[in-house]
Amino acid sequence: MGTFKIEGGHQLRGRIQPQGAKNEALQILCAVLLTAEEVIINNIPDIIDVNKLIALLKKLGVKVKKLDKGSYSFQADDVDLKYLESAEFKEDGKGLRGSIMIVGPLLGRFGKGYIPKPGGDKIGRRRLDTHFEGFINLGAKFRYNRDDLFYGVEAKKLKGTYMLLDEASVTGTANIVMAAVLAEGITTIYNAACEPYLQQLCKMLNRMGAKISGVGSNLLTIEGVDKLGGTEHRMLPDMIEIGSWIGLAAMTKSELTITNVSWDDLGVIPSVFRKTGINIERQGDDIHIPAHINGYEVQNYIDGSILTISDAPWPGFTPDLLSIILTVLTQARGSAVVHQKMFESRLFFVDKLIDMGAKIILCDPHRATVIGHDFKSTLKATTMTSPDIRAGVSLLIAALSAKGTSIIHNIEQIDRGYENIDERLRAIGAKIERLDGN
Ligand SMILES: CC(=O)N[C@H]1[C@@H](OP(=O)(O)OP(=O)(O)OC[C@H]2O[C@@H](n3ccc(=O)[nH]c3=O)[C@H](O)[C@@H]2O)O[C@H](CO)[C@@H](O)[C@@H]1O
Ligand SMILES: C=C(OP(=O)(O)O)C(=O)O
Repeated sequence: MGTFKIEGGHQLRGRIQPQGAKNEALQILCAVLLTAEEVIINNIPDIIDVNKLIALLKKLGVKVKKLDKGSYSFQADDVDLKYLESAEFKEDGKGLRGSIMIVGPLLGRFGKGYIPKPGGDKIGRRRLDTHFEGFINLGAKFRYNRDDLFYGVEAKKLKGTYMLLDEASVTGTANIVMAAVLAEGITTIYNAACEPYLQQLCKMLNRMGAKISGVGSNLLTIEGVDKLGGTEHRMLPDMIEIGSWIGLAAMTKSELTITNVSWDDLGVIPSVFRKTGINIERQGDDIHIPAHINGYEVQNYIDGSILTISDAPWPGFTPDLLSIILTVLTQARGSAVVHQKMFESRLFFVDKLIDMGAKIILCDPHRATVIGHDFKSTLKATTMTSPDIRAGVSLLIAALSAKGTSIIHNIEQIDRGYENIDERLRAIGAKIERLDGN
């Protein structure tokens, strides 16, 4: 288990460039399985989850060449489907959530796709029904082995159809889209997820020769084609990292510039952070956060009632930033309710913030009321363990704002989604150390 030692209470200053988007990368990497031609991908973050997926693709026979930092060439012209039946695959496939998205492209191109129950954050139930119902709609036969939690779909040729998803699942929509691009006829997906990750995937697939319309909406129409060709793709900056750095700037009263953020792809993220009182300035394609020397004040609704910040499928506010928002609110002037609607175990980390002195009432597993300190009382340093990726970064931000030295264990949870976080934070003045042996 890796550990960070953090000396908090220092102001940071400078410029920070967000990495390529983790959740986009996981979709885009799976899409290389859809063609025998070369696909070049740029701005790939160097993080545990992405590296695990690249290793899995290699074992599937995909030729992978590193061209430069963050740039790779992939060629899936000799895919080894036998690997899918190996004991090794049952282990590798479990290692991350994103591995689920190899199923759609394999099913579409080779007529079969298998996956062990994938990993990812333990943040409550994470069902896969939407994925498999989608494949079944396209004509696939489904089987599930309850003993070893192994899923499989097979079909000689998928057939396009109309489907209404039971929920706008992000990875589910990506999976179904990647299967449908090579199906016979037209597939219409209603209640599709439409996060920028998916928009990027659809744009890439169209460049490869797919015919997808409705990109960016919740109604996708896909006209199947016989085959796809090669392309080049660049990942957007990671919007969850951008939100994390906004929270970091506010909590440490630091002046930070987050560079090249692709503003137009951030949706409601800047305005939701503004509701907590944070001053976010647009400078070209950068976000500038001035030092909040006098703190920040939560906005109420027009009628004076208390602010609630909740998640929703895009274009709503992403659930992946609610832990950061909640942490930011612990030092705001005023109170707010955080309502995590999607995941039922993602707010339990507030116990650690409470240990640090934050005023939070966990009303139920989905809702927390936060009463901000307005920096009249700083958080106290402590020792903690990172339960999941976003809670981990939230605790890291809390530790950087707290007086004294904090220890965070299980930092693999952070490393799976944030590239070289300690070095990048040190570059803007943070006192953070990765303890020896990790
Ligand atoms: C690898 C990856 O891309 N992971 C992201 C992806 O996970 P993932 O694709 O696994 O998440 P889903 O979109 O399938 O759904 C996440 C959870 O939200 C619930 N749900 C979903 C849709 C809906 O309309 N209502 C609803 O309640 C689901 O039941 C599930 O429990 O999307 C999640 C939701 O943005 C993010 O937290 C994850 O970081
Ligand atoms: C929940 C997340 O990741 P994963 O789906 O990979 O567990 C996340 O990125 O916040």
